[in-house]
Amino acid sequence: MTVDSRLPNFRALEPAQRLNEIVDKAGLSADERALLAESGALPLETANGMIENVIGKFELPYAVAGYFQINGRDVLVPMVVEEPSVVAAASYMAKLIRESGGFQTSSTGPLMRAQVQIMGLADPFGARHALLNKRQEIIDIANSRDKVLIGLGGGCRDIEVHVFPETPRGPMVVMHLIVDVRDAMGANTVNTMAEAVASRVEAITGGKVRLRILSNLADLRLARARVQVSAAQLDSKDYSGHEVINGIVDAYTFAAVDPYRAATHNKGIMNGIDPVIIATGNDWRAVEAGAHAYACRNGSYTSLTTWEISASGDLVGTIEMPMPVGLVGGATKTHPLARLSLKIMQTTSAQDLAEVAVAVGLAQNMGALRALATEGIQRGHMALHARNIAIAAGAKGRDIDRVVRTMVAAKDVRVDFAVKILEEGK
Ligand SMILES: CC(C)(COP(=O)([O-])OP(=O)([O-])OC[C@H]1O[C@@H](n2cnc3c(N)ncnc32)[C@H](O)[C@@H]1OP(=O)([O-])[O-])[C@@H](O)C(=O)NCCC(=O)NCCSC(=O)C[C@@](C)(O)CC(=O)[O-]
Ligand SMILES: NC(=O)C1=CN([C@@H]2O[C@H](COP(=O)(O)OP(=O)(O)OC[C@H]3O[C@@H](n4cnc5c(N)ncnc54)[C@H](OP(=O)(O)O)[C@@H]3O)[C@@H](O)[C@H]2O)C=CC1
Repeated sequence: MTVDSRLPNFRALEPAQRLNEIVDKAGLSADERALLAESGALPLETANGMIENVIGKFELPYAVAGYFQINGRDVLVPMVVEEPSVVAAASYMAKLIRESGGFQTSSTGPLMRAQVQIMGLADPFGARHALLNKRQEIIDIANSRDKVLIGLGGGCRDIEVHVFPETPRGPMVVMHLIVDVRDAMGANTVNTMAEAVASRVEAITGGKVRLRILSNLADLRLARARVQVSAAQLDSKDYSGHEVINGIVDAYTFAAVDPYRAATHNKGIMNGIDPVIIATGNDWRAVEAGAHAYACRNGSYTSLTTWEISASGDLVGTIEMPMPVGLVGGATKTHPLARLSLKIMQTTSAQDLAEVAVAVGLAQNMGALRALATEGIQRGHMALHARNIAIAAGAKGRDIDRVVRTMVAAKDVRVDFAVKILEEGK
């Protein structure tokens, strides 16, 4: 089914009307509509089976970002997030980007690393060679533990052996299992394999195996997105497209050279990515850990995106980062809304989901840099945040809009001011 991801006037609708539009566009059933319409999509019994000591459920807003076109395919993007202006900015940039050809994405295969730590070795380099000599045997032991994955075309592909000759605890050898986890995030899968090979690794090396756990620096499982936007597309009444492009590239350069700025820049990227990860029931801590570790892979923490000016004067943006996400495993099949999110996105593989996630991250970064390099973040962000502030100050019903209008007009979005406006209106 082909989807039209454009959502003109969507913001002016009531939530139920927006839902009807998504139901029509994504071809959802009446039952699926009901899951999104009512609270209680996650039954308490299911929640109780997911984590420990459950006493209830915690809800977050579920939104859909529009206008995304990825490799020529329109994609409606579910986003679960508490922060205002994130969904608006992603949609806005996707709208501009689609006029310039949309997002081009690609990804590596779904390869994860598991680490096996070996201590108590006098000859770490000799141990490395001993392990590499037994490479196929180790791979076979790992693969004997997951017939389902092997049947799906995945499995342990290779080993690497890293030597740390001097540590405060003596020499340390770390063997990596490189595992194709197909459509799973793969943590449990690779952990099982790492534990399975441990005793053989001890026998081969004569050392003592300690940790057997995946690495969240999933640098063999990368997703990438690229956009090219013309200056004409970025023209506005206050700023020329040329100025906007130069402002974005200066903003990127700041993040590229200064870790203090890079942390905020990358937070802006994760503003787009985390909501997609959460909406699909994936492990956002794993994605966050991988993102920030990858951002300092060359020794200094830096930007996950690049922004340049092409020979023809267009803005060219790219992102490349680890994206360990799955369509099976973890909570992806347990949480009913996670499955529904995949249906709305029409995502059929973990790689496809990974590519959508980084495309949203790139759009989000562009939205923040565009605002920061021109009018500043406060106008767009605070205007949308004003609703939160009005509600926090105690406004209800029609008072919310009145308080928001007054705060935005006064360019003063603060709880104490909101309280004052409320009291004056009584
Ligand atoms: C907020 C905007 C988009 C307003 O921008 P605007 O120029 O007022 O937008 P517009 O009214 O011209 O609308 C353009 C499009 O934006 C979308 N849009 C616009 N408003 C809405 C809305 N209410 N609800 C839903 N969608 C909205 C919508 O797609 C719309 O097109 P339409 O569909 O209407 O034809 C802009 O100011 C912006 O992009 N700002 C950046 C916001 C941002 O980055 N927020 C993240 C939070 S701040 C942060 O945490 C990260 C940061 C900034 O520190 C990262 C960093 O430092 O790098
Ligand atoms: N550091 C970290 O990030 C850690 C994260 N975690 C958690 O691990 C969970 C994710 O682990 P994960 O291994 O993905 O989950 P699961 O173990 O739940 O699921 C993976 C398993 O699903 C089966 N499977 C069925 N269909 C497929 C398919 N198409 N592709 C791949 N596998 C398939 C496979 O075999 P089979 O049926 O035989 O199981 C596979 O081993 C998350 O909840 C995460 O939070 C856990 C530990 C550490």
